[in-house]
Amino acid sequence: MPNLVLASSSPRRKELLERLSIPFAIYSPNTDESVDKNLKPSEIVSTLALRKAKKAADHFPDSYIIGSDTVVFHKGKVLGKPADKESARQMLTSLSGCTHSVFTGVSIIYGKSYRSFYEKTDVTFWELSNEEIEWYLDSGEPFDKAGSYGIQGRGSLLVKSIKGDYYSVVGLPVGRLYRVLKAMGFPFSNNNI
Ligand SMILES: Cc1cn([C@H]2C[C@H](O)[C@@H](COP(=O)(O)OP(=O)(O)OP(=O)(O)O)O2)c(=O)[nH]c1=O
Repeated sequence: MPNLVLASSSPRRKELLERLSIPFAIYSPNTDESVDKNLKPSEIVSTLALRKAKKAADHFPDSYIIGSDTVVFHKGKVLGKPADKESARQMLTSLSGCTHSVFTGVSIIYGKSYRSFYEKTDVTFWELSNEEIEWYLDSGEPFDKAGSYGIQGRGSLLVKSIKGDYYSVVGLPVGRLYRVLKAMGFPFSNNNI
């Protein structure tokens, strides 16, 4: 049995977890991501992170399991992954020239114990022209990402400033995750930090 399991099909989360320098298994949770519309963004990401981790926990009863979820929150609306090009266009247009918040929730399950936390990062976009939005849509990058952009890719050209954890925007706040795993008793060796 692997000691650590990432309950995610996101290539970004896999890449970020690799920074802990420990082996881990991947389990794609494929969970239903519908939630009560009255929940706050912090509650949404916490609920979905736990749902993803729980799904994997049935298969890996003796492992530390990590589930995570990311949404963008802007002008009272929760923006997930865009359904199509038009919805991506609308999201990018509304984010242009404004500051929004990215929420990432993380849940860790180990046996009967679990911990959850979330990070909020404020991201300010440059004013975007229609040409810039169309160029970005044509890059194909928006389509599997909350809020229709990826700060780690060409989306970096849209971003003026951020306040908070950059890695949380990409999908996994690894620094805090490492500390929570340690507090839960995860056996890091001397070869890790
Ligand atoms: C805002 C932003 C989001 N994202 C990504 C992180 C997440 O992968 C995705 C939000 O969707 P999620 O539903 O959180 O995750 P996912 O479907 O990609 O993977 P899984 O549920 O299997 O864990 O958006 C970026 O990569 N860069 C960004 O700048």
